[in-house]
Amino acid sequence: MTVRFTKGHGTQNDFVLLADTRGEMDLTAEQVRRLADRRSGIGADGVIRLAPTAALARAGEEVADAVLAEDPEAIWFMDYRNGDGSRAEMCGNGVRVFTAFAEQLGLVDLSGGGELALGTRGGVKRVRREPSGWYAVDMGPWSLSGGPDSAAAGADAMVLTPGWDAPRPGLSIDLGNPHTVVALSDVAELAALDLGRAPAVEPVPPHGTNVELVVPLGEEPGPDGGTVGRIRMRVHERGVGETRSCGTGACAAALAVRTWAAHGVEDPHGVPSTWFVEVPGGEVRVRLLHGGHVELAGPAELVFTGEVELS
Ligand SMILES: N[C@@H](CCC[C@H](N)C(=O)O)C(=O)O
Repeated sequence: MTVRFTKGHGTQNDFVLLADTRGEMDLTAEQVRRLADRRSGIGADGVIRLAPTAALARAGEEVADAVLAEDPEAIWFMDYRNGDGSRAEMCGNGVRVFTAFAEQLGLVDLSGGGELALGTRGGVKRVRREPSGWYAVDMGPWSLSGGPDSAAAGADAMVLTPGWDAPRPGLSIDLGNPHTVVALSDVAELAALDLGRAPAVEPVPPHGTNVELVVPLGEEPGPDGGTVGRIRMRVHERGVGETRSCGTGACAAALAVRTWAAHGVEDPHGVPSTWFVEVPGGEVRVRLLHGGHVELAGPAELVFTGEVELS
């Protein structure tokens, strides 16, 4: 079977996008691996199928029923797969690229300042387009996987990357998908890291984890007069390997650095709520919203389209 695809990326976290507007495509893990293969396929970190939420519900994806119960307007679903064929709950860069794809297909129009409610395995996400062209996504609520005590301790896991003599402390953050964030003290060490293999995390997370290595770069005046924070990050993604950006990872990085900064200071309100996260593929913005939600903003690019054999 030949299918049309679009190749897109968000800060160089790249995806093969498939428009399955009737919800008829039965995408197997093997097909995903072939599409994502950088030598024998199109090449991408992940594959995103755009399908009607109702079709996924009919196919027995329980989360699709939950999405429609949460918001009946979430008629389109982002069926995200990692390059190794596994399903993940969420992909922050993917949500932005999915939205640009849905706009290109004429399924949604955000030009008048509207919002898209889209279904994901991590629940309904709302997306708007900013005047700059960046997409801003309400990623919903986040939590410390180790519970509130891990904020005081600053860590709930130990992480060892190739080349380190000893494991270092990490903080686990849940954004629908799992993350473990480790702080490094200088950018030269971050640049030299070997992320060719997955860092080892103890205790071993039951469903695996994405690992973010971060260097807090300090604070600076923000565009609206306040203070914003800046972080540099590299990431090793579950089901993919090292990628040039990870949206949920950028949120986890900002939330971990903010948690560390707020602990033990007299006035935690002075700690920035907005963070710019530099990744190898560009820069994204993370903002704390009211109600315990977090917002991710950044670019989304659609690069080319074509046809591929999907046997
Ligand atoms: N790159 C994504 C995250 C994709 C899923 C991740 N690899 C996982 O398995 O949780 C992002 O931009 O958030």
